[in-house]
Amino acid sequence: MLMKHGMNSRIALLDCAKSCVLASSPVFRRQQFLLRSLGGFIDHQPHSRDMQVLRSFEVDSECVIRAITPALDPSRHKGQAGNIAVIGGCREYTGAPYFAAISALKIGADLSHVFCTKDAAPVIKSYSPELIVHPVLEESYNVGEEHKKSISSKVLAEVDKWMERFDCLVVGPGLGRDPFLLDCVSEIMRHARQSNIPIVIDGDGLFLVTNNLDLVSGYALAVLTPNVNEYKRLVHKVLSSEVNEVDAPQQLLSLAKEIGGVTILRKGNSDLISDGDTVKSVSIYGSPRRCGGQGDILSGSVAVFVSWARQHILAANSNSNLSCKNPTVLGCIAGSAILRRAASLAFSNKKRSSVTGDIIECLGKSLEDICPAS
Ligand SMILES: NC(=O)C1=CN([C@@H]2O[C@H](COP(=O)(O)OP(=O)(O)OC[C@H]3O[C@@H](n4cnc5c(N)ncnc54)[C@H](OP(=O)(O)O)[C@@H]3O)[C@@H](O)[C@H]2O)[C@@H](O)CC1
Ligand SMILES: Nc1ncnc2c1ncn2[C@@H]1O[C@H](COP(=O)(O)OP(=O)(O)OP(=O)(O)O)[C@@H](O)[C@H]1O
Ligand SMILES: [Mg+2]
Repeated sequence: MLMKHGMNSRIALLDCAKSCVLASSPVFRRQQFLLRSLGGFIDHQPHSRDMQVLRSFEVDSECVIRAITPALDPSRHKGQAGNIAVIGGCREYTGAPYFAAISALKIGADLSHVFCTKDAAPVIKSYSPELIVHPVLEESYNVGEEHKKSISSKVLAEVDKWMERFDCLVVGPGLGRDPFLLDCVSEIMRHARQSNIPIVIDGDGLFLVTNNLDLVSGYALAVLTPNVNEYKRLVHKVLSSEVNEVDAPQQLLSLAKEIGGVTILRKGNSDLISDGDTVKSVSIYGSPRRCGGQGDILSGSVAVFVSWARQHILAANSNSNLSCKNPTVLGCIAGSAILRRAASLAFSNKKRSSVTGDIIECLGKSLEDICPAS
């Protein structure tokens, strides 16, 4: 299946493949033809042996979702089903934090906050009145050198006021890469960690963490959700090697272990999940559309399911019937499966025109089919 690449790089890949075909032997030409007719670029296509290996890690995601999703109990009050905060949204990107935050609500969280830059806030607010939007982050262009320290403390104080109420942070969707802003976000992450709040790290949050591994190293409540590029950067940095498709589960396991037992959800044709102890795979059918924003839905969904999984494991007091007891792994399994089911539903309705908003609209049905509300 196609990865999300720019059109130019796709054309370049095709040109390269064409010239190989012209220059190659008849046997090679026939192999190229067969691979093409199976539909995909060869360098990213998992081989059937690899697919078989992945299948052996496949998990019963429906069973996990049923176990951790809380009942709709009238005695519960607002906030108990989840209070999520997304740290992201800057001048360039307003869609990504919105997708993550609204997905958290559509899965079933009670409250969803966004902490973003002042420029991004009115835009994100205008997308939805459901979100609580805090225009607190600052980028370098807006801050004189002499004010950096005081502004940084102010940003941190604004987020700290709310911190203890959050069940999970999502750091990175549409965050951008401004150095001053990323320094402030590093401090926010350190405080979240001191308060034992789970952190899902995606997008530019992964850019930050890959260059500052101490932010997450050894923190069992950290979840990294890299796409193909972000994974490559992590593997280069941490394992000093190339991505290994032949033994992908083993490499993911080593990577998670090397970062001290964080949970990593490696996104792709199959989503692979590891906490350094175990590897799970979610391969249920999703969508052949690779429109931008699906990873953002995933990060918001995983945040809610991690919160629910923590509540479940705590309440079950080690009597959970699930073999895996790590809430971050359980949250990744559930988030991945619900997103993929929603993407599949959206695609069956809208085909080529299905976009991220259509998938978000299907999150409710995707969960309802497994856990009916009544
Ligand atoms: N509707 C929206 O608002 C959406 C917004 N989105 C948001 O976009 C952000 C990037 O996420 P993505 O998925 O495009 O990153 P990815 O595939 O690693 O990079 C592709 C190439 O671009 C480059 N590059 C990236 N960021 C860069 C930067 N700030 N400055 C300079 N270069 C940058 C990168 O270069 P490299 O890292 O290799 O140097 C690579 O070659 C992230 O915040 C995400 O949440 C998405 O969620 C989609 C929907
Ligand atoms: N090749 C693929 N085939 C099928 N599903 C895929 C494929 N690649 C990704 N997915 C699905 O899409 C979800 C999002 O992954 P993707 O790689 O698009 O993230 P991303 O690049 O971070 O997205 P975003 O555009 O939000 O930043 C994954 O959880 C996975 O289920
Ligand atoms: Mg992404």
